[in-house]
Amino acid sequence: MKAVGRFIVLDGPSGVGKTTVASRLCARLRDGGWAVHPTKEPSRTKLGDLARHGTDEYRGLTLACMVTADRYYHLEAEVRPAVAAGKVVVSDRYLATSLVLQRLDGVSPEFIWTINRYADRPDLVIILTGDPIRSRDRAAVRGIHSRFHRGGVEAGHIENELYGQVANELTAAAWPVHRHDVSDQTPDEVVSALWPQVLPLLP
Ligand SMILES: Nc1ncnc2c1ncn2[C@@H]1O[C@H](COP(=O)(O)OP(=O)(O)O)[C@@H](O)[C@H]1O
Ligand SMILES: Cc1cn([C@H]2C[C@H](O)[C@@H](COP(=O)(O)OP(=O)(O)O)O2)c(=O)[nH]c1=O
Repeated sequence: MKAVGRFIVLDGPSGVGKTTVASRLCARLRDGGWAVHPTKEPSRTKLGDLARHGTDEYRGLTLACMVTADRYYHLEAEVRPAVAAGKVVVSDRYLATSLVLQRLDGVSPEFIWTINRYADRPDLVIILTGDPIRSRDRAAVRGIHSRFHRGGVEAGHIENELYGQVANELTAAAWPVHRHDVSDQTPDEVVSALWPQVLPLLP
């Protein structure tokens, strides 16, 4: 029988807890016996690093095209082969990030959708939202390297709101979206709250 895995993405504002929750979710999947492939966007490649660390130099349309080129490479080189090998791929950031950050950078949603037209639709898109003050504080403690995340709490509010809007936009485009407000939950509590969405999808 051909092995087919799953593609799950976690998205949301900086500091909301994506990386932490993704890592705990992967641990829970591994404990349950599933083969897991944790990954992230921008990808861990030269192109991905250029985008991640280049947000001061590259802006607007240029950055939109760079992160999308990285997304296609990530899909081709990493996500699709892992899914084909029966793994559960968990990506920290994906298209929702572009729909939020590139829009904040002045790029139209139409253009972002158009260039992402061939990006695979995941089996589940988890959008985490939370208190912007808390997220900003956590991101600051961890360390910020992106132009988008240097704005204060007001910018955090806008980013959080936009993720909510983008969750609706993706749902309208028939993407399977689950939005979760992390509130004051611990990372393990967040994973437990998400588990009922994840479990029925698993191979
Ligand atoms: N639910 C949580 N409660 C308390 N601290 C958290 C929680 N989630 C994440 N953190 C902490 O906040 C910081 C940012 O979390 P991280 O997972 O890197 O966020 P993101 O990937 O969304 O930017 C990290 O230091 C992490 O340990
Ligand atoms: C995936 C993605 C990243 N980026 C850029 C800007 C982000 O700040 C940066 C990656 O985010 P990063 O700062 O690594 O995220 P976090 O704060 O959650 O750890 O890459 C985009 O502009 N668009 C995208 O679609």
